[in-house]
Amino acid sequence: MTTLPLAELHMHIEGSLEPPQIFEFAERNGITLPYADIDELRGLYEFTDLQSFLNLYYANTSVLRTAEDFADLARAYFRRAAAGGVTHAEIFFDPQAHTSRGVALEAVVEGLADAASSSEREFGVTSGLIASILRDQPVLHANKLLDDLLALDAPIIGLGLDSAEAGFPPSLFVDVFAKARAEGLHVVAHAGEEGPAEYIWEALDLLGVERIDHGVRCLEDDALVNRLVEEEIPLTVCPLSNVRLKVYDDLADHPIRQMIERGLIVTVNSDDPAYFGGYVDDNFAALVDKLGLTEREREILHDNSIKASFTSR
Ligand SMILES: Nc1ncnc2[nH]cnc12
Ligand SMILES: [Zn+2]
Repeated sequence: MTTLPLAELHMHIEGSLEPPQIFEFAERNGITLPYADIDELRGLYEFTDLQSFLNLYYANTSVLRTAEDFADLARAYFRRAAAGGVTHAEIFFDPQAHTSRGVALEAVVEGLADAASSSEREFGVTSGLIASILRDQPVLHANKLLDDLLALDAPIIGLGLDSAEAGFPPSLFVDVFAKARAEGLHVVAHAGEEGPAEYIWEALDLLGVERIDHGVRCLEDDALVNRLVEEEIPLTVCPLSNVRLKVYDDLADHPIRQMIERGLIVTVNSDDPAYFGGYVDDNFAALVDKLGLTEREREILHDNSIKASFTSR
């Protein structure tokens, strides 16, 4: 087993909210959940597609109210990630999922920034925060979110784009991404998860992204694969997520080996570990088990993760 440094570059902190924590946070915030117990909640973790997952993911964020909640959530993730071999994590958060419920942006940022600022000392994990725009919400909200984050001087390293993909192309968000780049932020976008390869082209050409989150559907377009290889654009792939959201029927069908062989800079990530069957180490273990991932391939994936991280650029 390798002990090489490992960066996790595609993880939504709200997706690390485990069922027991949902009950714990609900209790301390005086919230009555629509589930009798943890088992009933766990019974809902069967998804047919991205939207069916997002419905539960957003519903469960209702238990996150205070800066302390966000700090505790992020600390629990850093602790678990470190135990799984992660040495650096660039984590997404979805501000609009909270501000739309009346939670102050300041509370979200303060809590996450607090945990991130001590993650290295506490857990040996360096970290950065990436605020993600919900692409299925109005474009004006995205512009306001970036302005609010800048006004707060939020300690973020980048801007991302997530939520329901099909029907919400990157081209909608040209202006907000241009502003983020002008402000010196790194920029990334989910593209080619459920949406077509065309959205990956748009994310590159119109948003100027430095990494593509997921991107597995690039394999439908040879010219796009060549471009990603030539320009060394990393793809943050999430194998267990892809199976749980039915992008592939089975992990044995996942094209990650083919992606490595074609020269793509692929990394392995957990996406929403509390929902999809585990953390980044669980993703590696499943790849070994189901695809026979070799030690050499594992080394390549670890190396790629460090190369693709923003701290090494
Ligand atoms: N896999 C995913 N795709 C798009 N948006 C998300 N938000 C949380 N997880 C996501
Ligand atoms: Zn994601």
